Amino acid sequence: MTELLRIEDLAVSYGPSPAVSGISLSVPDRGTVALLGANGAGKSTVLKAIAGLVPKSAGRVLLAGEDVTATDTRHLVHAGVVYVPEGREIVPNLSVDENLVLGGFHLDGATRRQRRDMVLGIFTEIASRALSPAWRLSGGEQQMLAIGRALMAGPRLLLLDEPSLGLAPLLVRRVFDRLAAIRAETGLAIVLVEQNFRMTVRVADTVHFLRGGRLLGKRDAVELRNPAAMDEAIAAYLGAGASAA
Ligand SMILES: Nc1ncnc2c1ncn2[C@@H]1O[C@H](COP(=O)(O)OP(=O)(O)OP(=O)(O)O)[C@@H](O)[C@H]1O
Repeated sequence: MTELLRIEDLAVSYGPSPAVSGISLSVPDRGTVALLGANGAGKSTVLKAIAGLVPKSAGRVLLAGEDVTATDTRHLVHAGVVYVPEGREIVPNLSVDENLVLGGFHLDGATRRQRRDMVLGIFTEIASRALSPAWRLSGGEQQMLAIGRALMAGPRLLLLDEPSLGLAPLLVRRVFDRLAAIRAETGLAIVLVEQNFRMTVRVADTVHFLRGGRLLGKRDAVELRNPAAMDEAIAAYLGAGASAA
C-alpha cells in the first residue's frame, strides 16, 4: 500500500523537557492508525504536531513524500490534512448547515453542496436537523457534526482527537460505525487518538501504544479484537493499572 503520511523521529516540547520524542510512524493511503495511551501520554500532541498546531523541536513529517514539517496549518488543510479537536468545537449558535459551510468556506457553491450532501448521507442522524442550532444536538450528534465539518474540506488525512470523549456507550458505537462508513465511502486515511480501546480496534488497522511521550510498540488491530490479546497488550505497553475502556 502507498504511504500517505510518514513521521520520522518527531519531538515536541512545551517547556524544558519534551512532551513527546522519538515518534516515528507511517500511515498508508486509506489506512486507519490509532494512538492509544493514558492521559498525558502525548497522543494529542502528536496529532497537533502533524496538523501544524504546535512547533516541532525535532523530526520530519512527510505527506505523500513531500516534506511538510514546516508547513502551516492553513496550507496543510489545503493539502488535505484536517484536525478534529477533542471537545468538538462546533459553533453552538450556528445551524448544522452553517457549521458545515464553515468547513467548506473555500469551496465553490456546487462542490460545497455536493460535499454537504455526502456528509449528510453518512451522518443521517443530523440530516433532518440541518436547520437546527448545533447546541440542540446531542453530544454524539455534535461529534458527528464536527467530523462532518472536517469532511467538508475533502481531506486525505483526518486527524481525530478522542471522538468518544464524554459520549454514552450507545453514541460512541454510532460515531464509530459512521467512521467505518466514512472510511469505506471516502477512502481517506485516519489517525485516531482514543482512550476507548475496544471501539478503536473495531475501526483501526494498526494500533500504536504511547507512554510518557514515547511510542512503545505497535500491534495489528485485528489481533487485538481478541479480548485476551488486548488485555495482554495493555499490560505490556500501558502497565498493570490500565484497562480496556
Ligand atoms: N499547551 C501545553 N502546554 C504545556 N504542556 C502541555 C500542553 N499541552 C500538553 N502538555 C503536556 O504534554 C504532555 C502530553 O499531553 P497530551 O495532551 O499530548 O497527552 P494526551 O495523551 O493527549 O492526553 P489526554 O488523553 O489527557 O488528552 C502532558 O504532560 C501535558 O501536560
